[in-house]
Amino acid sequence: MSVRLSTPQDYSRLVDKYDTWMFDCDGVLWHGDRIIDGVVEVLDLLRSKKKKVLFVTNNATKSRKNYKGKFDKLGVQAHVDEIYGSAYATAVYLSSVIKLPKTNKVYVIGMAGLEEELQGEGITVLGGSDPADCTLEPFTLANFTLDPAVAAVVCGLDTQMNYTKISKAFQYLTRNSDCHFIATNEDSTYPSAEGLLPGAGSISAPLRYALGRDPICTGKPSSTMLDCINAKVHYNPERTIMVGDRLNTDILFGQNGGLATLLVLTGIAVESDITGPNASPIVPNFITSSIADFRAAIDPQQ
Ligand SMILES: O=C(O)[C@H](O)[C@H](O)COP(=O)(O)O
Ligand SMILES: [Mg+2]
Repeated sequence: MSVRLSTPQDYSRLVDKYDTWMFDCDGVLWHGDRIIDGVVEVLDLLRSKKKKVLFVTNNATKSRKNYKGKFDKLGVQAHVDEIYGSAYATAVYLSSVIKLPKTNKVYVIGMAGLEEELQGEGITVLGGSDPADCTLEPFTLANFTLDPAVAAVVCGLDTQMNYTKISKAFQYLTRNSDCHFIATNEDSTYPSAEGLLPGAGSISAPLRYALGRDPICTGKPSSTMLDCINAKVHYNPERTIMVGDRLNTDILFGQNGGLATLLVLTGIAVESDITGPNASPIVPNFITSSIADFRAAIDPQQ
């Protein structure tokens, strides 16, 4: 049963109870490039109380460095080592988990931030933002030469998705049975500043359907993201809380990691997901409307 936070004591007690706060980004901190009201004050409150703050996003369109730029632009204090994205988790998975030989290459459906993280791990990338692949020209196999060095296809949110990319990815995954199929994340939708848009999960869906095969997912709720954090940050899971807006990624990720979970209703999840006949079986420990509600825990005397 979830606890719905409501009184100033509820919020101040939660702040006191947890030392490490992991924040999802899209739908929790911001919608697109529009920050959610109250986020800066609440993050400042947590930092003033010496809390460890981490940012854990499934959005693979940006690298950690790109995100640092976004935080700076939005006036949110963040250090690049506090930022963990599914692009980074995917790069670490390829280099350190499956130990892809550096002579191999990866075909990418995704954007420059994902390419940057892969290249940061010494991985050679094809596709992605390459203008030759970002085209609406008809695709024919007669004009396609398969690169035998490609040993993985990675699929993330890609606003320049097209038939050429899906066809090349399909060729790599069908003509080489050992080719890894990896999705950075499977979020079905993305909460932009103006409303919902298809998310990364909707970008990989056509490929799954054509292949009749599901990818390995490296983003939340997969443990790969937490493995990346564990490799760099010391924290006590019993005094750590994951704050998210999506039940089947953020809250499930927290539960899988033995963390407390707080659902906010500023992004994807809506009331009917948590109450009523069609409520999700994924039940967060705590629920509140917005991160801004924690302003109630700011001591006016301070
Ligand atoms: O890929 C997507 O659909 C979006 O990036 C999605 O919003 C995930 O971002 P997060 O909520 O994990 O920051
Ligand atoms: Mg989110």
